[in-house]
Amino acid sequence: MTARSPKPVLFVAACALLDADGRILIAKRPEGKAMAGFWEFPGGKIEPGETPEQAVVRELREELSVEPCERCLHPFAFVSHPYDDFHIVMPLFLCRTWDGFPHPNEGQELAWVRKERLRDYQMSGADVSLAAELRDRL
Ligand SMILES: Nc1nc2c([nH]c(=O)n2[C@H]2C[C@H](O)[C@@H](COP(=O)(O)OP(=O)(O)OP(=O)(O)O)O2)c(=O)[nH]1
Ligand SMILES: [Mg+2]
Repeated sequence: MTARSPKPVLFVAACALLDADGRILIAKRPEGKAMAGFWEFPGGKIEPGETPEQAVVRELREELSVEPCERCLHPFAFVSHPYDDFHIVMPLFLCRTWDGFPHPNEGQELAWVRKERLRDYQMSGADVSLAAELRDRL
């Protein structure tokens, strides 16, 4: 029998919005939040009773005033990554269609980035492999 992980497991859902030129929207985590200064895919923690898709729709609305339709969210990859104090499990969805214009509602810096340039932006440990997957498979 294997020992249980002493760290909490955090379920997060994130989304890569893709524009017509194939650029990806990333956001810089603002001061005061965990992992401030790191670039990420917009999203957040999955609340009890929510599907990952519902969490993405809610988070994009809260963080960016963007409305993706749930069926426009395409599962792309997931990570299961150990941080020092928790373990994150995070699916990444792709979305090419949404209503609204992304607005940084939490003071976060936003950037539309070509997949080849993602490595120029410092991302958190869990996101590095997702950025590589986007580079290789998009
Ligand atoms: N949204 C998002 N979170 C990520 C990514 N990579 C990564 O390690 N994380 C971590 C950072 C946080 O510890 C956690 C998600 O938290 P969050 O701060 O976005 O959650 P939230 O939007 O629900 O924010 P809050 O209400 O708790 O402040 O997952 C990513 O690409 N996107
Ligand atoms: Mg968030």
